[in-house]
Amino acid sequence: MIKTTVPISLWKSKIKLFNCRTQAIRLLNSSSKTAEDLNAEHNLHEFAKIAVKNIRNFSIIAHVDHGKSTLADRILELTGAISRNSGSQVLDNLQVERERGITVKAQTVSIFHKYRDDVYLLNLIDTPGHVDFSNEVSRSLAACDGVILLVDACHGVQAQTVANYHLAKARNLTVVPVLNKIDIKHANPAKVCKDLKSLFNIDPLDVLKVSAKLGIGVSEVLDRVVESIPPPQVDRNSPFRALLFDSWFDRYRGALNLMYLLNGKLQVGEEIQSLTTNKVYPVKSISILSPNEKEVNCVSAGQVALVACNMRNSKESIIGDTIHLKNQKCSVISTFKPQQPMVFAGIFPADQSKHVALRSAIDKLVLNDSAVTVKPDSSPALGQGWRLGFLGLLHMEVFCQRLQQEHGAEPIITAPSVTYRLLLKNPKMIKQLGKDIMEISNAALFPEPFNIKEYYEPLVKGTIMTPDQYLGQIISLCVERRGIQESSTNIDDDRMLIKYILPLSEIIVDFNDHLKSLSSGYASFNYEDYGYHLTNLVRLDVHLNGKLVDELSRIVHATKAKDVGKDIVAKLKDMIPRQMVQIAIQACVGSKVLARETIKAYRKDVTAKLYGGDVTRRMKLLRQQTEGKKKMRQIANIQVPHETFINVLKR
Ligand SMILES: Nc1nc2c(ncn2[C@@H]2O[C@H](COP(=O)(O)OP(=O)(O)OP(=O)(O)O)[C@@H](O)[C@H]2O)c(=O)[nH]1
Repeated sequence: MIKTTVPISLWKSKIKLFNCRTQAIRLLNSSSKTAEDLNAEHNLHEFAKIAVKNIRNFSIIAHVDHGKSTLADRILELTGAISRNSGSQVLDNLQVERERGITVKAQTVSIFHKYRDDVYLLNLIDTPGHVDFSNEVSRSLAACDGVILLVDACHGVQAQTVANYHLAKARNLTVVPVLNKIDIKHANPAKVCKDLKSLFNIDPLDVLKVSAKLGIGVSEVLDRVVESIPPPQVDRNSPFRALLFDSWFDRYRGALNLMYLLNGKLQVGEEIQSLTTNKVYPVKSISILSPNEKEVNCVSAGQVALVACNMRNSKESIIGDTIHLKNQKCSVISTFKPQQPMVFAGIFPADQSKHVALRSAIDKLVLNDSAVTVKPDSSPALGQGWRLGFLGLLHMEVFCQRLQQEHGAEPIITAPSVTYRLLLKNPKMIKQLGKDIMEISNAALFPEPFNIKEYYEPLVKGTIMTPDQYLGQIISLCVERRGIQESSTNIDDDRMLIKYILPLSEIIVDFNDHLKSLSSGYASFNYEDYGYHLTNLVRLDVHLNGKLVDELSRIVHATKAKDVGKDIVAKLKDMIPRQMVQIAIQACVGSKVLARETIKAYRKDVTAKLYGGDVTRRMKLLRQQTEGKKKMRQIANIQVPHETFINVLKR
């Protein structure tokens, strides 16, 4: 059975426990066993005794689609953790991952590999490639001593290859460089090796060449992992201390926590304590993932284990927390820095009666996706809901898709926005707020301009890698998005690496799509936070027959107000039905009108199709028309259907 966020039933786990114990009866005899035997028959009672020198903890990191999950599959097959016909992408087990063909969650698997008559425990973490999930990569690297840096031999080094390489180097991890897809005709390993040398100073002789699809060269990769990645630097003689680096929700067992043990050992029945919350929990079960859960009684420093201990939610199971034995205080494990959310969106139940169910669904999913932040929010049009922070638009889309697929929730999601900062000058407001900086992402709360001294918006440093021939169009795109070029470097004869400082609000929605389409998919983009910088913002309002509609306001850069205004009024013209009165739709900044559309008046004669005839039928149709009007919102003398707000707010 594959590790899954979908709860397993109790009877299944009992059968699994029985199977594990049966396997455990047989002792490991490494010299005569095949890889399959090693994984199937490894004595789980002896698991904690595996020597530290025989453990390797590593991740596979790469740009999107360079073949991480395919290589992980081949490694699992080669080591016998799965059979050869298990199907593809065993570790991409979420429905959203299979549908989109991308990894969104890092997955850990413990496997055994025989190398020179010795057996090694390899803890492998398959990570996502997309920039929106880089939190998963940095979280995973905290439990590793090395990485396989995988590069597609056709497309070469891409933006996320560079970003991930630097993440690994920043943690002092050993890098095993591997070129993938060498089976493809136009693969150019020599050129990619040259790029690796010029960008990262990697010796071409150290680069392994594989085809993950065909399984060529995979065993050499495992041998290299054992040879060059050091065993974990841990201490088994001191009291238990572990890093909690992943968790997910199981309906029967609550939060399941993936822990990397740095000190001592942990046994079922012991009591553990969170260094952050100080709460104490009994250890109910310990498993390893290979990739199915296999229960063990004890684990030791250097190993990765899944611990069930009656934690209930993300407030208890905190990613990055240090866990220790009850009442045995220890120091914090210096860990990864959680990433700050970049994109915010309102999430509201389609029907307020579903509020509690949606809250519980969000809680469970946040447990599995710690990068998402949640704050209560309310909107006059959509009622009570939450403002969620994501690392990017794809992250937001995947989260919403998972809410629907894994928890059956179908919320309304508002258009994504970023958080701006306003330096206030009104002493009354400053006193009320307790500080002179106001953070704002909801336009309805935007203060009048005379209260504001300065505006700040979040910027990012974007790295773009592109073949020379698309450079002109890419520069135009960046300029149109208010970008400022920082540098441009030749990587080789026909590829460039350019760096741009760009406003986050300009890239969150469709920048990557535009970049891909104008470069026929060859350019790649990665970005990192560049802090807040001075800007010029306005609140763009929408008026219907002169009356301000709060829910439709938004914060935009002063130079973009006119274009955005035109877009909103055109959308509203299509959405609001014609009525008895003429409707003027205006997009304004203060009292200045930037765009206007008019919907002409008419009375819809709902009785037109009745030629004379029965008066009661005529009355019935008119009554139905009146009922329909009640469902609309009255603004000035205009009836606006409720869905209009949702559709304009929605992406
Ligand atoms: N020809 C060929 N195709 C490969 C090879 N390895 C992977 N692929 C294909 O490349 C595509 C992407 O592979 P994945 O393993 O999903 O890539 P990934 O890096 O895990 O993708 P993300 O997790 O979304 O970043 C799939 O269609 C694979 O079949 C290879 O060695 N040769």
